[in-house]
Amino acid sequence: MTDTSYGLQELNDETRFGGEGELVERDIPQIDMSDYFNRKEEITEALWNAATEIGFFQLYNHGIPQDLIDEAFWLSGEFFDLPADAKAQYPLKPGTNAGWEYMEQVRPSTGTADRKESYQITLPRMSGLWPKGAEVPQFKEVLMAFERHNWALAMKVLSCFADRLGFATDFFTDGHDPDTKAYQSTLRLIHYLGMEDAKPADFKAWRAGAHTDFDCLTLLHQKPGQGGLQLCPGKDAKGRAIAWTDVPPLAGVVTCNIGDMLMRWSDDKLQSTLHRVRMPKPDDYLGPRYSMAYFAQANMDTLLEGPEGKYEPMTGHDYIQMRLGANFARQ
Ligand SMILES: O=C(O)CCC(=O)C(=O)O
Ligand SMILES: [Fe+2]
Repeated sequence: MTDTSYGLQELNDETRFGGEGELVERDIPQIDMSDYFNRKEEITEALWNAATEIGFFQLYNHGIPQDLIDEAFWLSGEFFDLPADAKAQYPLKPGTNAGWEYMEQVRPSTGTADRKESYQITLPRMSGLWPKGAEVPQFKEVLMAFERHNWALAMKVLSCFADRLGFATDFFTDGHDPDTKAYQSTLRLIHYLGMEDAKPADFKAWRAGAHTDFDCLTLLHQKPGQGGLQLCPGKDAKGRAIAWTDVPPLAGVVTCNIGDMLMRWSDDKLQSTLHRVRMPKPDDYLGPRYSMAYFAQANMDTLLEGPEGKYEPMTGHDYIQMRLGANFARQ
């Protein structure tokens, strides 16, 4: 997968980051979101520093009820436990970010499929894709509520960036309006395959190969004890020595990172950061790994135009289609 016809620097970079690299410890800022409206200036300062430097941060007191997170994880497990032919009733339609796929995402960095399956929810595109109530009771209701909580938290974070970029406070909220058919933010449930019976060669693969996200902002829910996520900030990634840092799957935090869409939209002020999910080592927990990621991606008809006009304006639709084309095998 070294097709460079997409013409984007970020894609060309991805093809170079398949190796193991070095490990280094770095501080991943932890940011308190409590009392948001009164503390917004202080929160904005902390978010801005994190997003312009390492591009990753962990939010606590974030307002998404822990019970809802637990329930969403439980339903995700129930769904992935269904037999393959049941899940195959809800196939990912290429280019839509909606439905189920099994080992179809090929990363330009590795050229091989991630060892995972995923089920993606992009609300306007879910016709025929929700599992039947008898298969996973309450799935649709709970995950729709969870999706909306993630949207609300993402909009709080993006509003802080809007303030600093000189946009109106609701600028990004308007650009991610969830009540229109043009909404294309995605909740992705992910199941990385257990490695208990894997062959030695399988351990050489990646659970998720090195990549940057396409979106504006990713909110990632991890399970304590199910680590493996590693990041590599851009300023290191441009050089030869690539040093990676473990992102701990702490209880009670939502791990966030900036994606390429917001990097472009902010005239490169906010940093989209390379990350990956490594395989467990032989002494690590070898069981399956579950995570849930909400990708805030500007609506299809939103024009991405930076405050200083560094890049040609482009719609959210054109941007996402360009990036999806490079990542899914069946495209
Ligand atoms: O599962 C994780 O911890 C990270 C997933 C991820 O980076 C992605 O799906 O873009
Ligand atoms: Fe990612």
